[in-house]
Amino acid sequence: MLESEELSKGIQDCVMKIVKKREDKVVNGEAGRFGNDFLGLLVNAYHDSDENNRLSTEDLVDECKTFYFAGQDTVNSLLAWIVFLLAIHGDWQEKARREVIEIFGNQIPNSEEMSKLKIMTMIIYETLRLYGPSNGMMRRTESDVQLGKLILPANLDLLVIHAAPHHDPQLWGDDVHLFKPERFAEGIAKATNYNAGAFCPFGLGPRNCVGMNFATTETKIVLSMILQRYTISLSPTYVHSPIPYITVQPQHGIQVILESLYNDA
Ligand code: HEM
Repeated sequence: MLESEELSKGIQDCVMKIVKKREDKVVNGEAGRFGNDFLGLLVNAYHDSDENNRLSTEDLVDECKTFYFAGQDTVNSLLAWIVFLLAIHGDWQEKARREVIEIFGNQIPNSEEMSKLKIMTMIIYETLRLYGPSNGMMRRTESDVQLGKLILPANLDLLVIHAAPHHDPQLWGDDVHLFKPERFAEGIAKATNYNAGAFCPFGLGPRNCVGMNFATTETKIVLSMILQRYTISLSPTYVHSPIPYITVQPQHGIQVILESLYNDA
């Protein structure tokens, strides 16, 4: 067996073990249904009584792989770059912490008040612009199309790199490479001068990211909880080297120093 086949089988076994745990709960009478979270819905479809609607094992595993990858690596990467940027921009770290404490105090963030996090939203957008986790969008031309001066033939595979619009000084100004969350103070539309293509970290069109709201909410919760507890500064061992490795990753990791805001912790 090829190594790639072995790896693929390993991943399939790992996913099916998790699925089996869900199934066992129903078989053993510990739960009445497979659950109404995303995995539960997939397992339900896997057991659909109508054969035509039933999800195959391959599709079940593929869906789990997609959501694990799409949901895990992207948010990890975004959080890592935000922590890095706040570590070197202490003023924004302080502003974000003040906002979090004002809204949530020391309580666990709740969804009702999440929309009040204006400063944090600006920081998230600016990090997505500078170090958005996704490298680009894949597209295929269905027919011949003209793109600016280029004529693209039909059936051409394209990778539209996000860094092109996100780092374009014509769209963002000469300070395009600087971390300036204030660009987004009045929202995305104003920041981009109503040009939807200028900022598209979650893609564009009918197949854009389905996890966008989930990802931003998750990021806000985690970041709020870090800021409620620690100050962040950059370790002298850090070496800056972002590389596109499926997501945009820090090649040597991001080493930061966390100091508790409370003496007793
Ligand atoms: C910061 C976090 C994330 C970023 C930057 C991101 C970015 C993207 C991008 C650029 C696309 C392609 C869109 C297009 O081609 O127009 C995409 C698709 C997708 N994302 Fe995300 N994503 C993130 C988080 C998530 C999360 C948390 C989930 C799931 C829980 C998720 C699930 C998906 C799925 C399933 C697709 C494919 C949608 C389709 O083809 O219809 N993503 N994402």
